[in-house]
Amino acid sequence: MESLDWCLNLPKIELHAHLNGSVRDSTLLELARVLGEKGVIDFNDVESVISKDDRSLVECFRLFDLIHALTTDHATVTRITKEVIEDFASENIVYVELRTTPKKNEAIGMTKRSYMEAVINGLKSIDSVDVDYIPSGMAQQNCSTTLTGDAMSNGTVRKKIYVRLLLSIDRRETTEAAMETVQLALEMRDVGVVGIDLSGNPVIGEWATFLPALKFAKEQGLAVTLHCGEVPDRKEEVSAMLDFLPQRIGHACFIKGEERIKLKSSKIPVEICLTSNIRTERFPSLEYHHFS
Ligand SMILES: CNc1ncnc2c1ncn2[C@@H]1O[C@H](COP(=O)(O)O)[C@@H](O)[C@H]1O
Repeated sequence: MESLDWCLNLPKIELHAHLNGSVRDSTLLELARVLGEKGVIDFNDVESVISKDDRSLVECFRLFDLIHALTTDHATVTRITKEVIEDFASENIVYVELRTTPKKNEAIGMTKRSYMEAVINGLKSIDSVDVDYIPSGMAQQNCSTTLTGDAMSNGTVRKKIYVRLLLSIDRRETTEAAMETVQLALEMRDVGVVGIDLSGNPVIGEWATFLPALKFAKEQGLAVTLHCGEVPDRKEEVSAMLDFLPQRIGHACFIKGEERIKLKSSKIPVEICLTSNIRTERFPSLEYHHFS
């Protein structure tokens, strides 16, 4: 318990957080209950899926589809962004790179841009903690709060969290859709978008589909991080991803032999989450984890 307190109190940075992977269970259940009452879903089925702790990677992506059905409207995207950042701040995260996949839904007038605007509105709506999401050198007037004024009004220094955004490309997307996300990221650099992530079900999609958009992102100075080697037997794709020299890669659970040597010599930093890898059954236990 003591060490848990120590960990909670320690100022931390979080470099691998998916917005819809960080939603409070209580919020998901509340949203599911509302849709259940409307007869859109069967609440009991959804409740058991949401409340389950460990799940395989395949189940995990099914859960994401369910979460998206619950969260993908503008008001809810704003709400979950606010809650997720508040939760990180409460655990003493001082810098977070929050990644999310911009989504389109014509039926509710949602474009990738309006989805991201809903995210920004979530950042702006936080008042329990100071949020800095505008990179230095950019106009400060959009900042929701600063360390002056409110921050010091009652004589105590409030918590401050720096938030930067990564736009994710889902491996189900086409080259055109990926390019649209990169364009959007470029247009939103002044509101804290710093890079692009490639994520989604690792057994879907081809590296070649995303390469043009990722190359363009890199040429334009956006940082790129790739989910890489999350499933076994992806030698060719892993090799091509490493040759691309992204700023970082995520997970890297199954990188072996030549690719492992390539990764080491390239010095590409790896984002590792022991909890995610164990919970999604990448390894039977920590002693088998590549980090050990
Ligand atoms: C467990 N390992 C993982 N591997 C690959 N992609 C993952 C992931 N965890 C999450 N995502 C990606 O993030 C999306 C949810 O957040 P956003 O809707 O973008 O905010 C998922 O749909 C998936 O594309």
